[in-house]
Amino acid sequence: MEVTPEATKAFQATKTIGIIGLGDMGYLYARRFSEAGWKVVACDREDVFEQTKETFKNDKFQIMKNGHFVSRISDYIIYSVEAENIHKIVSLYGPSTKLGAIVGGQTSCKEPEINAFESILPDDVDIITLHSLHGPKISTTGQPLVLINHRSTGNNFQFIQCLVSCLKSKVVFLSAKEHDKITADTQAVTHAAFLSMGLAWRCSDQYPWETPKWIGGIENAKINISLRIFSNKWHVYAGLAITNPSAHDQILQYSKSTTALFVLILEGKKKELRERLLKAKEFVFRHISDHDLLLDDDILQKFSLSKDPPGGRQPNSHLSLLAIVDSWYNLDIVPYDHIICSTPLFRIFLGVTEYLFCTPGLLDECIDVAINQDMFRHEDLEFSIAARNWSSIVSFGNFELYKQEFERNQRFFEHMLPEANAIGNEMIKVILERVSERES
Ligand SMILES: NC(=O)C1=CN([C@@H]2O[C@H](COP(=O)(O)OP(=O)(O)OC[C@H]3O[C@@H](n4cnc5c(N)ncnc54)[C@H](OP(=O)(O)O)[C@@H]3O)[C@@H](O)[C@H]2O)C=CC1
Ligand SMILES: O=C(O)C(=O)Cc1ccc(O)cc1
Repeated sequence: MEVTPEATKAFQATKTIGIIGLGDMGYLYARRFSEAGWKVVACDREDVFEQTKETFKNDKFQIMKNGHFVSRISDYIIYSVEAENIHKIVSLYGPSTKLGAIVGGQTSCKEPEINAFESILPDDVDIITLHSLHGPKISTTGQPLVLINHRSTGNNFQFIQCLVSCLKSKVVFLSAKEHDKITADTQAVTHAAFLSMGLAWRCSDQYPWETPKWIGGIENAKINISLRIFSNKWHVYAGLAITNPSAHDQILQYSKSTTALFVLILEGKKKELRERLLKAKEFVFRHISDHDLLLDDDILQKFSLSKDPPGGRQPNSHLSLLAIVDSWYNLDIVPYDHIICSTPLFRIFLGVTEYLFCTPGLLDECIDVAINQDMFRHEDLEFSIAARNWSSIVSFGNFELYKQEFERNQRFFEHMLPEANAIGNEMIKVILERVSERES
């Protein structure tokens, strides 16, 4: 049951791939599979059928009117739709699934997706689902792709492995449960941190690239990633966090750690703060020496949105980075254990945090700034409130409030999003090159 060019060719001769939802990720898959020689049929919402045909008229896949037409002729059907609507959309088209076909989905949390498949589809339908752990604008090569062989028969799992081989991703085999736990530990809490930075900047009415406080490589990484998230669609982040119960606990802990550390800062309890952080550092970074740090401030210095020439690193209390290490410690998570199953943003967040904690003298400088200077108190207060705010929205499962808050922030940063994305892409490219160098 190997993945060979011969096996792939044999499957290509008989199998049709169906994609429901031609948004960013659905289109990525439809394009790549059809370019690799697979027969692909796809649809978006029926009410935009004519427009969809026009948009993709130069692509090699065929546009169908709706998910029924896709489902009835496809041997593998991928639902690439908003997580919030997965049950509704599977209910709609599931009964048209071809006898003996396989279904899967691209949603970022697998429990609700698999529940929908199991409760709606007949037993003759296999369930093999997947999740590309990166956004649509990143090269699929070498990025993790999770495959979940939930229930399958015959050579169906070999078929799906042959199909995805054209993406050249690093395939990681997990159960749905393992997937949801790991992505809560990695993605959900990473997003919570960058979303909180964005919200805190908006609430203190500042554009960080205009303020001399946020200068240097670490600050560039924070700003570029935060804006990158706000340039994406709200439902991607809302779905990922709200539909995953483990993510609620992680995001709540992040908020608790943020508040607890900020209170120690306000109370001037330097010794207590330092001891708490060193304990967490020992737990998270015990295997890291300062020789093999993933990132350093100098490398990230040039990726600035500021009009001024790049400047050296400025001291900062880095509450957002202190809090993530404190959270990992409290949740008993060693983030390096998840690296084979991590997204680019998570690796950057980990790289920047590792730099702060493992560069000699830097953590002490940061503690010193936090306790002895009040220049970041206002921002740190806003950051604590923002982290609590996202945590509450996620725990209440309130998609509408999430959307409102996210889009309000999106509007605040709107004028800078294209430039931030361009610079962010360059920055991510450099960082990912360093990651693969280190791995090899
Ligand atoms: N973007 C990312 O970085 C990643 C996203 N994911 C996940 O993948 C899934 C897709 O995400 P993404 O492509 O970014 O989101 P998009 O919003 O770009 O794509 C979803 C598409 O599905 C369409 N759709 C909605 N209802 C139907 C329907 N009944 N029939 C056919 N099409 C329908 C939507 O139309 P309309 O917009 O009109 O509702 C939209 O075009 C999500 O679950 C997301 O969480 C996973 C990995 C990365
Ligand atoms: O890298 C990230 O965390 C992203 O923001 C892109 C992303 C979003 C949702 C996913 O399910 C997977 C990747």
